[in-house]
Amino acid sequence: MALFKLQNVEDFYEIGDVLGSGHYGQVCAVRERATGARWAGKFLKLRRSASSRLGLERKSVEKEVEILQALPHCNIMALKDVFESRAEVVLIVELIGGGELFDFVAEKENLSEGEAIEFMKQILEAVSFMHSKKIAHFDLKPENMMLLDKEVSHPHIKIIDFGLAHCFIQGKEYKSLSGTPQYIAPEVINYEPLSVASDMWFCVTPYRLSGMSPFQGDTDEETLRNIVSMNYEFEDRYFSDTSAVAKDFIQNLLVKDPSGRLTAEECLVHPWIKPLTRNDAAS
Ligand SMILES: COc1cc(-c2ccc3ncc(-c4cccc([C@@H](O)NCCN(C)C)c4)n3n2)ccc1O
Repeated sequence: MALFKLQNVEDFYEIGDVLGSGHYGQVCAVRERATGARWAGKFLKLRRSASSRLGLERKSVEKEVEILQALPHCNIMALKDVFESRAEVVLIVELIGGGELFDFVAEKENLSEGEAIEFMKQILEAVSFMHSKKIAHFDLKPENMMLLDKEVSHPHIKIIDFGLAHCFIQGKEYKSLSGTPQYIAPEVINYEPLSVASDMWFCVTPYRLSGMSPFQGDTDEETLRNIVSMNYEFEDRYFSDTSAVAKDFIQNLLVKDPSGRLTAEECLVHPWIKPLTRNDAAS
């Protein structure tokens, strides 16, 4: 059983504004009393009893902490400290000030292929590292890609929210129905044994960076039906000026059989991401 610090988190960190909240709990800005350094604190309510449905089981928080500790990478949010009390666990993580990639892309008129490639390279580096550790994120989406600083010319991506992540053990099957409808892979919907390949379903760019799903239906049910039946279309208004090499990249990821998809490592050497010559590079 993982041991977290039993001291009061407020003896070490001054709790600031709430930055956001969701299924994952509440995230606040915090200031380290000893150094004045600014961090983010993710506050998770623990389940009070086995019969309660409120709060998280401690073992699921332990799993998230162990996974974050196994993933020191410049494009993955860093974990600094963990405190626990009877009712709560607090993860102290690096503060990410540039907001969500989803909002950054939405605010731009349109993302050039060159900009999409720069973001995808960072995402693929992080995903390739995760997968090399047999860890899958299982909730990759633009909302879980944050930017350290969105004002710079080449924003640095940090992947967050490892609440659904899983570390595979050789020979041990893992199934889950969790995820976000627009982004989950067919094998998740069909409750089939999963693998790190389910993460590669997300990397259908430049579409995904726009937050648009080629499977988008009028309801979640319709979206899920579209995914399992591989019924998708790339609307011209998003896809008409996308290069042939980008479409090839996408076609090699939108494969129903997980074993047929490119791996993150193979994506990093695909001509769209790593052009053979300067002339081949996207604009
Ligand atoms: C440790 O796990 C998480 C950390 C964070 C996190 C880490 C550092 C950090 N710095 C700033 C923020 C931040 C700022 C504004 C809003 C949010 C959050 O509510 N929305 C982020 C994405 N969302 C869809 C999960 C988070 N964060 N959020 C978010 C979700 C997590 O599950």
